[in-house]
Amino acid sequence: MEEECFWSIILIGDSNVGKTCVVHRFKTGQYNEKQQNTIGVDFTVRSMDIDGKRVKIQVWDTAGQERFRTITQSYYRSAHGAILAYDLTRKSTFESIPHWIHEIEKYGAANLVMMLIGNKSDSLDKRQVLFEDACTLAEKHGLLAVLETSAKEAQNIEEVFTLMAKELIRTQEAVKDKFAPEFCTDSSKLCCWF
Ligand SMILES: Nc1nc2c(ncn2[C@@H]2O[C@H](COP(=O)(O)OP(=O)(O)OP(=O)(O)O)[C@@H](O)[C@H]2O)c(=O)[nH]1
Repeated sequence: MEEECFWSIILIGDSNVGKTCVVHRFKTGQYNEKQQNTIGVDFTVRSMDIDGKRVKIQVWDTAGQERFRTITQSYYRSAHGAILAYDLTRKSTFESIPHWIHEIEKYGAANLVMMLIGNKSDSLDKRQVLFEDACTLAEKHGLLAVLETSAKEAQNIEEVFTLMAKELIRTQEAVKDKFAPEFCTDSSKLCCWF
């Protein structure tokens, strides 16, 4: 296995869309119908093997509640990727996505990779957001991808993080090609040498 690389991914979106459950499923493989809302930001770390490379993913699970906005904004700058989450059974959470994109554009790094997830795909009978509408929005804003997920039924959770990690590796290699060999010689966060 090649050298370990470290990426920070921030998870944002309205309260109760299921961000914590998605992260918990990713970390433990379990579904925990949790009761409490996130306060500020929670950290989770997991290693993944991507195409023969060892990748360490740190996920920052942020509070969706408005009152924590200033705390969560302070984490945007050092994230390499952002997963924007809505609840596909609650349209208002999808309508908030342009606001979350704006936040990332305002406070995040310029080359940050963004993707969209519509969580709770186990409840399609209550669907309020069409997948096509999510794709249109994602294309308009130049997001990497849209995936419908279910933390409850473990649908597409692994795929979300794998896709994000692959894109981060790809963009890093593009940067490396541009600036190698001097550019990637220290242990700065943006940089990891395979
Ligand atoms: N049906 C269904 N319910 C889910 C799923 N994921 C989460 N939930 C439920 O949605 C509710 C909110 O989940 P959380 O993970 O706490 O939501 P959050 O986005 O982290 O909320 P904040 O911490 O306030 O930002 C809980 O009652 C979960 O059980 C899912 O995939 N399917």
